[in-house]
Amino acid sequence: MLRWITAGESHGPALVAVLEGMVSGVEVTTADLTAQLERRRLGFGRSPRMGFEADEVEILGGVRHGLTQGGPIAVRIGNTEWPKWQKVMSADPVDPGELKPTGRNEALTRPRPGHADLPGMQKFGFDEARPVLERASARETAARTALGTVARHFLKQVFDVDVISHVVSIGKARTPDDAAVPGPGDLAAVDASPVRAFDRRGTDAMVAEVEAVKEAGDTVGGVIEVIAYNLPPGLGSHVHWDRRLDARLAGALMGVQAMKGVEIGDGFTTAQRWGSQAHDEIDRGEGPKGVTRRSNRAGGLEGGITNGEPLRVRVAMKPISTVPRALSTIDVRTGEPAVAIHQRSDVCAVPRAGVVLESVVALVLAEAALEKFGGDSIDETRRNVAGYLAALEARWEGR
Ligand SMILES: Cc1cc2nc3c(=O)[nH]c(=O)nc-3n(C[C@H](O)[C@H](O)[C@H](O)COP(=O)(O)O)c2cc1C
Ligand SMILES: C=C(O[C@@H]1CC(C(=O)O)=C[C@@H](OP(=O)(O)O)[C@H]1O)C(=O)O
Repeated sequence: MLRWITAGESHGPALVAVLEGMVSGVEVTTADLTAQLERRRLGFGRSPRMGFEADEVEILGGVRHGLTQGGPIAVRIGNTEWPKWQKVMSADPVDPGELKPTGRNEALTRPRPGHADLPGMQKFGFDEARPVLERASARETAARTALGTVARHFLKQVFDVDVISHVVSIGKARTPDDAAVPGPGDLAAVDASPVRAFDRRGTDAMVAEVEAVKEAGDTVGGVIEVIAYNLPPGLGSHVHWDRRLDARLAGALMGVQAMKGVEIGDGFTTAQRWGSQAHDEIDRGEGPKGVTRRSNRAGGLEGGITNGEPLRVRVAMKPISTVPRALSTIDVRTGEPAVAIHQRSDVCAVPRAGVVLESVVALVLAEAALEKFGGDSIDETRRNVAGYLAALEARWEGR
């Protein structure tokens, strides 16, 4: 069983994250984690905070001399903004005289429509949104990105799996239908686009959209596609709803802040097609799989099980709810109409959210791979994979 958990607030001293159940012998370093966290900061439309805050990564346990040890892997990501927030976010009581009600200390009583502010205050019994937004904030995704890096390395080192993502659309600006899809080695090319779109025409349209939105004092969402290449057939299971890989991916992806829809393969488009145009016809082929497919509309999953085709998942992200042209709300102190809190925020976080989604997909796939193949060391997992693939191939002998 692979488990992951994160803790920490957006403006606290640090985020911490633990990954439990990873095999020994996976090569991973602090620099690898830092590289992924830097990718998460990419992207046109990000908040000013992305510019002045650095992610200070420290591996606290579970890795020695660049190799996982089989024990829980603990990571700390320091918030370099902490000194400015130390009093406001102190874990211990602070003299009220030191907390003048201005700026950072101001009581956030005008909840933002679309953020977690109001339901969080109601549920946890707070009079203001600070304690809610601190944990709801997508700052937390830095922690999942760090853990996802370990999962990504495991998948690469066992199966040569590449997990990549690209932005399909921002607002109504989208990648043209005839655009090429990035292949396993195209992540650097995607990252080079300011909006992480693989197609030049899509990039230009999306950059223009973000500029227009910013000019209007508004925010915008979009659609991101995550693709995993080189997965073996057989991850996940049809036998029970909570073993289905499609269900587990959808749950984990919807667990990322601001994600409002998940589509496996051609998803909603498939719902408009007739059956003869919806499925991926099978031919006899070479290798352990023994088959090829004429298309991949299913996105590499049938019956909640990987079928050996590239895994393809699309995720819809809503617009950022901290809208500069602040939205109408009420002040919960008085019940009177008010404009919602706004200090600073991302205009569009779609490009960098792709890096988070890749990490979440990597974690779910690593979990499913460990379930199927087990092992306590990476070598043991590899032996188990080799045995399974050999058995799969042997079934085709003489046919
Ligand atoms: C990478 C990323 C960056 C985000 N940046 C912001 C932001 O700057 N301002 C904001 O209000 N929401 C931002 N969000 C979205 C909020 O965290 C999210 O809307 C909020 O936690 C409520 O959760 P829900 O949208 O899933 O209902 C961001 C989300 C992601 C994934
Ligand atoms: C800090 C990060 O994202 C933050 C996510 C976020 C939100 O409400 O989700 C709001 C913004 O923070 P602040 O309100 O301090 O400007 C983003 O910058 C990060 O991704 O590292």
